[in-house]
Amino acid sequence: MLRAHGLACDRGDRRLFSAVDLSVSPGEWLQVEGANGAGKTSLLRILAGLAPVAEGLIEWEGRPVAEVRDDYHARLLYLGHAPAIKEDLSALENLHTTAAVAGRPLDEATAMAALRRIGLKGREDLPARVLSQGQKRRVALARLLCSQARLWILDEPFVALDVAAVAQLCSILDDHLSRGGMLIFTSHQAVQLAGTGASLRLGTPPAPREGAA
Ligand SMILES: Nc1ncnc2c1ncn2[C@@H]1O[C@H](COP(=O)(O)OP(=O)(O)OP(=O)(O)O)[C@@H](O)[C@H]1O
Repeated sequence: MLRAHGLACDRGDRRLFSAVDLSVSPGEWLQVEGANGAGKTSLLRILAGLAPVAEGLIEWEGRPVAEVRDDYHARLLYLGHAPAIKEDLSALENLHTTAAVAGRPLDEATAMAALRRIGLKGREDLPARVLSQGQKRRVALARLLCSQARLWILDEPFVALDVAAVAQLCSILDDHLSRGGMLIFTSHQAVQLAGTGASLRLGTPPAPREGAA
């Protein structure tokens, strides 16, 4: 379980948000919402350990993240809003490179199956620079299918995806949740996911929301 209390974030000379509380348990999702500039990316980067927090405490499995940093990072997958893929490498090579950097071996069959499920069948060996924006997003999202991480933190995962890819991604997220995974994501669009969900709106007090069936 991930739990955060009293989070505050400063950017430049501004306090972006304060007193943010959240929690996500196995099988649950949290959608972070808010206007452009409200601090959604900043919050996700803080939760992923990529940006400093001004105030507050983040706990993983009941212990401060600072005390269990290695375990937390081993169980976390963060995807930023940019695809973060290498243009000169193929989709397949990108998956292998990301896995190697993370120190998690990836077999060929798993990588190929991930690219096919995400709709890149026949595009596996093309250099990423010739892929469309949506296809590049799919390469990044294929990492989800190669991951054993329990907590997924995804910044705008639906951006640039067509209708079919949105449905594929929802199915991947539902599978993750049904296996007891946890999900925190940002999106400007309404998303229907399985399991129990909540929304956290930055700029206004958090509003509980029933999970979609
Ligand atoms: N290093 C920085 N220095 C100064 N201001 C920053 C810095 N990083 C981010 N900001 C500002 O913090 C605010 C929040 O940015 P953030 O990317 O978290 O917003 P967001 O809610 O994700 O926005 P969007 O919906 O547009 O993606 C913005 O006004 C941004 O310009």
